Parts: sequence; structure tokens; C-alpha cells
Amino acid sequence: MSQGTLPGLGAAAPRAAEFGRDALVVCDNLVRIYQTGSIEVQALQGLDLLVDAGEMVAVVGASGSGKSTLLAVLSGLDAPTAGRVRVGSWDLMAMSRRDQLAYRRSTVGFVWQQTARNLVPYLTAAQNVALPLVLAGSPRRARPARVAELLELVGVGHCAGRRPQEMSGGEQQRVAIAVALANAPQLVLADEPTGELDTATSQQVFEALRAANRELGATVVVVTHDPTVSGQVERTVAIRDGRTSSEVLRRTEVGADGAHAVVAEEYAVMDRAGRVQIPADHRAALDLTRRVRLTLEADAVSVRRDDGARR
Ligand SMILES: Nc1ncnc2c1ncn2[C@@H]1O[C@H](COP(=O)(O)OP(=O)(O)OP(=O)(O)O)[C@@H](O)[C@H]1O
Repeated sequence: MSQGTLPGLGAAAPRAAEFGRDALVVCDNLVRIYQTGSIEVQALQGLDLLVDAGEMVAVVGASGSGKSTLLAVLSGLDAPTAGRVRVGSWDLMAMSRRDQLAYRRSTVGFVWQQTARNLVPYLTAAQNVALPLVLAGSPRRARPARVAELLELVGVGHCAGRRPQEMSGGEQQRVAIAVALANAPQLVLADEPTGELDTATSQQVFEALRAANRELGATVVVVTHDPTVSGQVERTVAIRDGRTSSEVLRRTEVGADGAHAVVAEEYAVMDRAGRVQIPADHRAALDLTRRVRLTLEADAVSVRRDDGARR
């Protein structure tokens, strides 16, 4: 090969597209190991997740599967042990303390499960929503209109002058969403926001998150055990053992009679190394054990039991 061809070859070689280049949230092979004494817990074990700007995504999974750890990483409160995590233009692995503060004030809003943790108890709803505006140095004159707009958006304008103990749990959570939205974050993270609420109240809190998504364009990632919430978003991501294992996509179809029906389809998630987790019930039904036979077909890859000698 002559030396003269090398620059030409370099120019022609396709560059591997960066994983999730156009996504707002990129989690690439995230690992989080907690060390308590001699015990090591792998809370995230190579988790990949992409969320596009404007999406509303529910994250579900058994207790201990790593959901809260994922949200803590995305909120900038916790740092992963390895991997790559980016939100917008922020590389969360390489943030100084000052960056972390700026990130939390400008880019991300957070709603916790415990209603008491979200609001300052001795401030009214309006004062709670104004607080992040004050901390971000927003002009004093613009604040009352912004506060009123946000409280109206989440349906608790009537609570403006009340302190948290003078509101129901659902009202407090909706005020908490308004607080999270105050500085117009690109990303809103909610960890079990309806965990302490009954079904009817959960629906109101979910509607407030949906308003943030649809009307303000905020991208929302909500961790939930609540089927009322996970059943109403277009994408539900399931986490198992610190990895994304499956996704349910929902779309609305209009039938011949004009009626709307939601169609939900479940997909397994393939990681970047090509690994797919076969659900336990599928494995049990076909007695799939350690070794399986893979066959490439015209439009599918089949997975069959190894009927050869068991070793
Ligand atoms: N600070 C910590 N120190 C040690 N281990 C931790 C810590 N935080 C979480 N873990 C462990 O990491 C794993 C994942 O925890 P995580 O809270 O992310 O799960 P989760 O899916 O949010 O669970 P839940 O639904 O019960 O809130 C668990 O085994 C948990 O015990």
C-alpha cells in the first residue's frame, strides 16, 4: 500500500457514530459499585439508556434493581464508578463542584417520593416555587408571574398562600413539580412521586408531570411502581439487576370505528455488545439452559434449545 493512499482511506472510512449523539440523556455502560466495609454492591452493572429531548419515560423495576441509583447519577448527586453519562452538554463524569451546582440549578429539576423532602415546611407554596428563582438570581419583578404560571400549570393555583402542612399530599407533590420546573430545566427527574398517594391523587400528580412535558417541553424521567403512571407514558424502561432489560412502547391507534386504542408492545433491550436477556418464563417454557442454538433466518434470529449432549 503506498503511503499516498492513507489520507484518502482515512477520509473515506466511516466514523463510528457516537452512541446517543442526538439524545438529551446518554448513559453508556454505567457502573455504580457501593462499598460498605468488605461488602460490595453493584447497583448499576453496565446500564445503557438513551432519552431524547421531549420524551416522557417511566423507569420500572424490582426493589434494589438500581432505579434510584440511576436517578441520583442523572441528578448529579452521585457519581458512577465507571461508564459515561451525559445530559445535554454536561459530561456528568467530569464536573467540578461548581459545575455540579450550576447543573442542578439550570438543567435538572428533581421531585422526591417523600412529600416532606421536596418543600421547605415554613414557606408557602408560592415562596417554595420562588426559592430556586431567587437562588438562580432571576429578576425580582418577573418572579410573581412565573410562580403563578407554574402553580396554575400543575393545578394548584389555589394553594399559593398555604404552607405544606395546610395542603394534601397530592397538592404538595404538585407544588414540588412546580418547584422543580422553576428554572425551566431541560430534564425533570421524579423518584416515585406518587409512592405515598392513592390512585386518584396519583393521577393528578401524573397529569402535572405530563403538563410539564407537553406544555413546557421538559423531558421527564419518572421512576415508579405505579401502573397508573407507567401505563400512560409512551415508553417504559424496565431495569433488572442494574441494567436495562426490556422496554414497552405505547402508541395510540384509531380503529375503523374512529375509537382510539392504546397498543403496547414489549421489546427486549440489546446492549452494545449484542447481549439480550431472555425472560425467565420464556427460558422455563422451552427449557433453555446454559447453551442455546442461534440461527440467522431471513428476518429473525431464532434461539433454540441445545438438544445435543448436555455437558
Ligand atoms: N448508599 C448506598 N450504600 C450501599 N448500597 C447501596 C446504597 N444505595 C443503594 N445501595 C444498594 O444498591 C442497590 C440498588 O439500590 P437502588 O436504591 O438504586 O434500587 P431501587 O431500584 O431504587 O430500589 P427501590 O425500588 O427499593 O427504591 C441495592 O442493592 C441497594 O441496597
